[in-house]
Amino acid sequence: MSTFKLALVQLAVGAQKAANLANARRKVLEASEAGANMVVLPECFNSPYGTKYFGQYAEDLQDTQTSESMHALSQMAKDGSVYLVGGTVPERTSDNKLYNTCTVWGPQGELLARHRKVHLFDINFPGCMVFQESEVLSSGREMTQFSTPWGSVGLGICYDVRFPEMAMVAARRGCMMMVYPGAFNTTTGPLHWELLVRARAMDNQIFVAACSPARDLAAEYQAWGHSIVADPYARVVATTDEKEGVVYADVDLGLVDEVRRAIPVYSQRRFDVYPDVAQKK
Ligand SMILES: NC(=O)CCC(=O)C(=O)O
Repeated sequence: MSTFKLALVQLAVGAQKAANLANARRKVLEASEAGANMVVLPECFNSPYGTKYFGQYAEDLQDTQTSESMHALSQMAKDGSVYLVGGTVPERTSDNKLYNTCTVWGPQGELLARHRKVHLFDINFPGCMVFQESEVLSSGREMTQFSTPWGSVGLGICYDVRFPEMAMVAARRGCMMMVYPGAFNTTTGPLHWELLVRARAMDNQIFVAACSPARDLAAEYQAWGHSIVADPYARVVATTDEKEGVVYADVDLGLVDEVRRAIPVYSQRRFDVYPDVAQKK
């Protein structure tokens, strides 16, 4: 069994956490009703995106019962009977560090994986886009993948997509797809969002999915939207504009083998000429 229906929920996110969680639940259940087996939420799906919000909305994610967002995600996955890549939420740890963290849930509501954003979004386009996640966030130190009945899936968060090594190592550890909850902006989105998703798909001959929040014209940070799925040929198989909605794609992970047979770069690597970065732990 290699085929499943993927849904990317391009969520309209506002300032009220409870309203964001309720909206996410509605959309996850809508996707489940439409036949989705795996559903993805965007980066910062329960809060506005911005350094001043991370501390304000942060939760201790160690306990599913006491964390409002973890509890809600577990219930959505269970009630929809889907694999749920639960976007990201700001996490506060017992040593008072903040992380931008994605949790993944199985169809019985069980926690499958937790990924802390590894590469922090610090950019400087004077006059257009200046953002310093590292002012308040700590960076994750681990690669993350999880198993599904269809194959292994690797996780990254937004800016992580800019680092080819991460997707390459995940692919070489057996991941057939990378999923990135993200929130690019209206400066870098048109430049690089689709290009990066297709590049990671092409480099590694895997599926790549990136899920954004919808654009909120009243927000300080304007998300690019355009949630997208690329296949192992690097073709865009599903995408949208900037508005709220659900993007569906029928994913056949069998295509990974087909592409690797057609264009056999996997067996043509020259580790006698350059080192195999995937061997580094
Ligand atoms: N939330 C993010 O990591 C944004 C990344 C981004 O916009 C980029 O250009 O990279």
